[in-house]
Amino acid sequence: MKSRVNVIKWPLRNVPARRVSTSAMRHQTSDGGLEIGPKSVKSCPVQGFRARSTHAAIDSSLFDLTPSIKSWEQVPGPRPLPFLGNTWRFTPYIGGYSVEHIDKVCLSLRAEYGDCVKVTGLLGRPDMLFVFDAGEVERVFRGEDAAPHRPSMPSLNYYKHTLRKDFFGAEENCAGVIAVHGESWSAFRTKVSRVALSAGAAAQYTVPVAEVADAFVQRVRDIRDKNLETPGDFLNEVHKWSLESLGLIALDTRLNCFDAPEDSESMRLIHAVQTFFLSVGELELRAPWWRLYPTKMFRQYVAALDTILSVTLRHVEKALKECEANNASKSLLQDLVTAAGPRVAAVAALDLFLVGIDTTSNAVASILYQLSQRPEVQERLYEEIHKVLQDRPMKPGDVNQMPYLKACVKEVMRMYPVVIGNGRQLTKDTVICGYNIPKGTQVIFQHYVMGNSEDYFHKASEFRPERWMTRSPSQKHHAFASLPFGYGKRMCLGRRFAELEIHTVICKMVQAFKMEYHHEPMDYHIHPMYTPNGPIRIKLMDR
Ligand code: HEM
Repeated sequence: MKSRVNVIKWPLRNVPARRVSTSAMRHQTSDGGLEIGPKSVKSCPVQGFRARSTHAAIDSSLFDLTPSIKSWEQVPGPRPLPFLGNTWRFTPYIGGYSVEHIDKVCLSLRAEYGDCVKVTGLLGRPDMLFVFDAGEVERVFRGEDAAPHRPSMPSLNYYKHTLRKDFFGAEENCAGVIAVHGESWSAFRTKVSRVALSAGAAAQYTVPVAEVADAFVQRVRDIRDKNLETPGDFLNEVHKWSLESLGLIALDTRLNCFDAPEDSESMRLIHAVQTFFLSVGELELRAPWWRLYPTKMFRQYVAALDTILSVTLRHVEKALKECEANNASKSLLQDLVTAAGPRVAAVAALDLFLVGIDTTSNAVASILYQLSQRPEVQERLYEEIHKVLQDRPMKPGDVNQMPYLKACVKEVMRMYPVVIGNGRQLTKDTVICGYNIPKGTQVIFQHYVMGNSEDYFHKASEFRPERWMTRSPSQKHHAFASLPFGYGKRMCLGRRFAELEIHTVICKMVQAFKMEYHHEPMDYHIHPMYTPNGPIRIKLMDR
């Protein structure tokens, strides 16, 4: 099995025009369904409509509610200019919108236009629809078809399907899940989900993940400055922790990120992952010049992906040999090799690497930053952790005895979700918020805005972990207003691993230190995760 790393072609690509289609829409009630009888709920061929009827033969033309379905043209939103569309709004100084502050753009879009806002005329991108209504999010998610399409990473799409198609396309349905859609995504996801989402897949890593968290605690203890504060590049240290943890899970190996020799394979991988993250944000969020010619950044990006892929392949070969020698698998990677074959295992490991590192590290950095400003929350956490662990090492199931720890993590993810919205590219015309939204539109379910809205969370601007622990139905919030890991068939494949890593490292940090923050409050920005903007300088006092 060899990766082909040197054949790079640079076709000039045209930006495809989005097809705008409409279809006749007929019946709807205020909640998006048609109720013409008691009890049984039948799905209607047009997504977003339900016929509640025991009389299937009722002539629906009797209920012609056409006026209640508004057209795409009627969806409110900022007006595009001739030729410039809405792209000009992202021009620095004059435009008013900024990619780094899409969070604020979304807040103001909702304030100005309501729960459903379209932004059209974006150079190189399909039209977008922002949805801020949790009921609609639920309805659309629940009605998703078998292979939902998530608009993601066009540059990775190009890497997998054009530059390295010899590798990713060599076997049917073996391109992975990231930047892959339709039947190919569905077949691959089914093979990997069976293993990655099985009960116990994450739990088997409790002990080694805790060892990595211990190493991280020791590392931050060692690199504190004379004021006991974390250094300016603390986030980079958190990235290393995340990479070390994921190396364990996805590659079945300790990479020794905290002290790998400069000429080691681990260090090559660390540099490649860093290059990937530095470039992916720029390539995805800025004007896509790489589509026209191979910019320096794009070439570095491709080289980084090639390195990650070749290292991944080496580890898969090792796992394959171990499986053959022992006749049994003892890790996620070996399970994947056994269940789905070495190529699927390699591509899956690559995908986990591409999306599983900076999501988790930015979430942890954000949680630590938030906790460092709340000593009373830390004390309650410390007591809960101490009650469960009594100074013994962690074992599977411990975190289930720590509801406050879980609630704190959920609360930070509600207020500051690292991925601020869940995207879908509609695979068919769909009614959303009473408008007919055409196939091909990119819909963003904006859970950052909903999570911070009084409409969905009482005292939304306050940090209240207890809200996640209540059993009282009257205090429960809408389940679709905060979905930091997405939802449904395409929801985060690594959620269980991410939660294990996050809970473990936060647990260890709270056990080890009292944390304080003595600098100016930081704003959050998109980089490309939603993360505090500035050096995270936390004072860590040994307990
Ligand atoms: C705090 C950490 C994380 C957050 C907030 C997060 C969030 C997300 C979100 C929002 C999605 C899209 C879901 C959707 O479209 O419905 C996603 C997809 C995905 N995530 Fe995560 N993620 C995290 C960590 C991880 C980790 C650690 C891994 C790997 C071990 C991982 C692997 C994946 C994969 C493979 C997908 C694509 C699934 C597919 O398209 O079928 N994620 N994640």
